[in-house]
Amino acid sequence: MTKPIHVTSEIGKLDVVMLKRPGAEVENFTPEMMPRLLFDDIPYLPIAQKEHDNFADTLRANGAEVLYLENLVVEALDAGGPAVKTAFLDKMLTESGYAAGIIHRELEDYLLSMTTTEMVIKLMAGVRKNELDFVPRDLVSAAEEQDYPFYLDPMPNLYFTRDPAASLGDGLSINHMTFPARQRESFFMETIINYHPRFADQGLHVWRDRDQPGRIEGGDELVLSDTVIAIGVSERTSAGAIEDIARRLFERKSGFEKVLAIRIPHNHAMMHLDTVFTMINHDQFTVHPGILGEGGQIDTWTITEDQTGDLHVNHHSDLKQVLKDVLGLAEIDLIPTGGGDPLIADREQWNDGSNTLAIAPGVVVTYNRNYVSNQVLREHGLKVLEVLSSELSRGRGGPRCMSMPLVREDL
Ligand SMILES: NC(=[NH2+])NCCC[C@H](N)C(=O)O
Repeated sequence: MTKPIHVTSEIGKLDVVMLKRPGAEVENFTPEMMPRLLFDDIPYLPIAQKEHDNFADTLRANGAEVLYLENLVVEALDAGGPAVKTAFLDKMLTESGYAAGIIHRELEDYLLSMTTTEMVIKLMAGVRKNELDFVPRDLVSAAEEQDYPFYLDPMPNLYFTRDPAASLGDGLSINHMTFPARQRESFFMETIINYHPRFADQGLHVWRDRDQPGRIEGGDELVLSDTVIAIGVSERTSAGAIEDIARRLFERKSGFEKVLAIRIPHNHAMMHLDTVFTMINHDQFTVHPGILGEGGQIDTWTITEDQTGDLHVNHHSDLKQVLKDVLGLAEIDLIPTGGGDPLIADREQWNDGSNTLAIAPGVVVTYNRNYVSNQVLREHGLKVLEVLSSELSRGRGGPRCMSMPLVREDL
């Protein structure tokens, strides 16, 4: 029986995927808050939703079952019962800065007066101060945040379901995320795994949970094969966390025997490995030429376990060669974003031209706006399914970022 989470590749036919339809959270903020919320603009919600529905329809039309994060959280809380719901809210408020006190109590009363669906949608969208009719007289409100409009910040990045957790084999990592704007997001996934009837008590492994100190995000975690995982050393994922998860995967006999760490530039445009590099077929990859030095050089390290159980780390710098070695292939095709033209590559990478979602070997979903890269992919023999992208791209994430595969067919 296939487990409810089962992912042994980046490219096996996509059977079940989790998405989050953008809601009020993607426009419930001011331009001033954008950098902190990791957005570059404020999307126009009705169009963002239309585009997202187009994305979901494309996945369904190609045989994937689409589950929505917001529904799964509600179903998990309802299955858990009132005590679970209260404990969930308590922890969410604590992680939002209200461990105790009058605001904690006021928010708790306000949110518990709602149905579970309303509460979950509200937590995601954010709670403004003017929603509650009481005057906060605590020190933080009086001394530091008198002009700040929110008690609970919105979570606009939730539609990038790729990042808070990553499916790896018959389990997942539930991630300790880098920036405060996203840290609460992975608590939703933890709740689903613990209480949703589809996932709880199904023998799924949490290889690494969100309470671990090192930072890691799913955009950096790529399942290259049933034995090899690639992880970006990036703005969002620390080398220490990579060693930690490698150790856990090896010790717990996950099936993964090798981790390939790939160091990429640490900046907002390339926040995760999957913004510059994705696997799209047995032997084909997209790569942003901007991350490669002369002759395709980039720092990579293979991590394996030696006989004594210690980690063994080996440095390499030829990406093509190291991929051939870890996958046992004679040749591979690295397809440059924007066809290699540096200006087009930078422009299309900015709008996630390298962030390609494979839904079967050689079949990819991409943003329609990256027409040069899409054409190049077609010339390399891929089947390219384009989706609408004017508003969704404002959050700096593409089809891979917006999807968390839960089940893929084995190759
Ligand atoms: N897997 C990805 N590349 N996700 C993109 C996430 C974008 C989001 N605005 C962030 O900065 O976190």
